[in-house]
Amino acid sequence: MWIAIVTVGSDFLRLSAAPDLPMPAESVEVLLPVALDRSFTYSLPEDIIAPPGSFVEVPLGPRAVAGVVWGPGDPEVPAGKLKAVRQKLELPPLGDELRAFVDWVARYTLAPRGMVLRIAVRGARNPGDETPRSAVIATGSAPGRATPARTRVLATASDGVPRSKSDLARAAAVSPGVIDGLVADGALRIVEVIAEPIGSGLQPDLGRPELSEAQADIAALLQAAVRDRTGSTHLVEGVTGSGKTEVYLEAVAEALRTGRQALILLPEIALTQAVLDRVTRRFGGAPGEWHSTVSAKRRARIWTGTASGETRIVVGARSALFLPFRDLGIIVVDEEHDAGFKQEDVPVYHARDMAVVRGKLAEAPVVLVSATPSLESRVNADAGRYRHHLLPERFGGRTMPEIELLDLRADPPPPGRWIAPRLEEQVRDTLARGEQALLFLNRRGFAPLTLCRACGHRFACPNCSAWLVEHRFRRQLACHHCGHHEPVPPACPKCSTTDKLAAVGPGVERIRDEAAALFPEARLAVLSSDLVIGADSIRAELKAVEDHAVDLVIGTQLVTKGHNFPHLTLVGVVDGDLGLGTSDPRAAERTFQLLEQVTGRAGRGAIAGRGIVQTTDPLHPVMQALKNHDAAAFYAAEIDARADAMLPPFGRLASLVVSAPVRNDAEAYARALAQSFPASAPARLLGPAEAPISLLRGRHRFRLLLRADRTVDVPGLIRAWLAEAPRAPASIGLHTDVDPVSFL
Ligand SMILES: Nc1ncnc2c1ncn2[C@@H]1O[C@H](COP(=O)(O)OP(=O)(O)OP(=O)(O)O)[C@@H](O)[C@H]1O
Ligand SMILES: [Zn+2]
Repeated sequence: MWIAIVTVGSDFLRLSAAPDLPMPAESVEVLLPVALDRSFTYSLPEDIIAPPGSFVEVPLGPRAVAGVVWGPGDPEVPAGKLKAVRQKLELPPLGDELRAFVDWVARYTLAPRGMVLRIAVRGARNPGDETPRSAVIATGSAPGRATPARTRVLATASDGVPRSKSDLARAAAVSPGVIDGLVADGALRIVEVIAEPIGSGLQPDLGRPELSEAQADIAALLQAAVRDRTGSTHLVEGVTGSGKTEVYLEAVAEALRTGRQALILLPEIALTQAVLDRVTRRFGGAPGEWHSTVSAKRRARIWTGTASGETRIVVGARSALFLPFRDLGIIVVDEEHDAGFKQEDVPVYHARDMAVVRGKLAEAPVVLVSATPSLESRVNADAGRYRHHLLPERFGGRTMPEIELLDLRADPPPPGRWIAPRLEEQVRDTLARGEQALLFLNRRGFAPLTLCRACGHRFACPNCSAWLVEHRFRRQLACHHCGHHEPVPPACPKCSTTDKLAAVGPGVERIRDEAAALFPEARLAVLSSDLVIGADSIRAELKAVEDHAVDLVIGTQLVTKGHNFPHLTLVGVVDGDLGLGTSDPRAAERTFQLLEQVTGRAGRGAIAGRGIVQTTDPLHPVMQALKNHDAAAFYAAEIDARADAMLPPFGRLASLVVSAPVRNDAEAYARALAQSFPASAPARLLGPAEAPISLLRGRHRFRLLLRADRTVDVPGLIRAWLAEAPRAPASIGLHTDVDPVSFL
């Protein structure tokens, strides 16, 4: 049993008291976390010692802002014109490696350097003194009365880690009252603790599993890569449920053993809890959790903890890549194929690709992990640029789910319904056996289109070229692009007819209604990002599914990845063709990844699983690959097609979207840009053409697409071109995306 030891948190002043080397120059270049690419030269008062990386406060116009010393000042600026650094801030400096990374990302993504710096300093503030707080630990004595909720709490608390009451309630998915009851009963005890640095005190050998031979071989290679410090890149490709997580945690353990830090990147918040729990069990303590809903205070603690080296493991979303790790030993990119790693706002970057860059700069191996790797990573592995490690079978002798293609042309659902008779029957049988089933439809809301049967009027977004999606639960029509929403009107706004508005097509809410009618006895849960809001409720819902408190799950892509639902044996895909009919060059790849992942949730427990995919095109290569479990053939065909079309990763793309409130303005500037494209450039410029979403948030959009050979420095080429291009009028927006993931 653990005893709650009172320790002192990380201390800023101690960090900044490290001996500073004086700089020869008395002026410094300072980069500010604002939307500017350029840095500024300031003079440095004699009593301030601020080597590169130091945080300083400087005047900018009438304001005082915090920035980071980037290097020696520009000697060309006359000394008399310089403003002076006001003071040095007591924050750990940004290391050379992270500063080089910021510069690299800015150059590659064409983002202002200040905008990239902004991500890197998001948690840079003093977390303040830690005051003791109360926590609960298990006493070891059994409670007077045992309930499932109480048992869960005591199982969670059995690791001896002191947790606040609310943290423990959340981790065990019970209400806070259960915790109070256990305290009153003497099974839990309240103690005073001062928080240790987050993610510290982790033990590399605590919850070590016995690895299979295939797992052990890969783990050994990854561990050697951690020790070698060569910054190599690895692709771990293993079918769903093959035990990839256990393998990469072994490599993370090696980073801990060698005194270094580890970063595990995930594409979305819904996945973090499962990984956090596994890391906690494996290493006997919680890692740092980093994403947009983490409180500012916790972020400050993690930021300073990574800088001091005390925070040993961070599990986070893409921006965790910019944390100031003191000695990064490994980066894991889990579900590396996921589009969630791409940030679509400035800086427009792909965290997987940038992780490879940071790994090189930090001399840390980068481990990309997926059951369905991106084509890019596959090709890099085939070409020997990445080391390829395969886990072709599920762990523990479990079999892959058997996939059945349900031809909707031969066996259609009744009119106005979406679940075909055969799928209905299979769900019924599954539930009758006391097993769990999942119906998957990657579409939020009730119906994707509403129209008036009297006059044909269709409800569209006033700001975007998109239909409004009915959300019956919220009684709204909503735009999924800009967030515009309006109440569902009682009558058609065009012809005033009442009772003639019709919902066209299904969303998950509609499938829920259909399922409730078909299976009235089943306990249903809908998992969709607009119904389950916030990391805590997602956690609770996923836990309910895991614990079999739900019989039938109806979900969007929120449920597809990385979850272990031991009782789930049947996955029904309502519309397998959704996503195939687009002009996106990655449509087939994405659909395959999504369907392989979601059907891969079936049969991970003791009983074998099945997947049923409703489709109108069972001979489509994606459907055949799913059915035959033949990813290799599918990838090979896709790779050939991409090579022929010179699409990524064989050729390189960049997209430039010009937007303006007035359509003609956008089009005119897009044309002017195209005309200024240098004829001698080693690239082809396509367009301008109206973007597929031609109106977005009230702005008309035209797109230019640049295609070049793999060897061309695309960011450099664009920078040179734009420097000579006509200046954009104030109303014009230009969104540049190197290596675009979205083509909308
Ligand atoms: N060596 C091992 N010893 C015991 N259990 C293991 C071992 N390896 C994997 N498992 C168990 O097998 C299941 C699947 O493993 P894991 O979640 O690591 O697979 P994965 O390949 O990461 O899955 P996915 O890609 O589908 O998310 C888990 O319940 C895990 O705990
Ligand atoms: Zn809209």
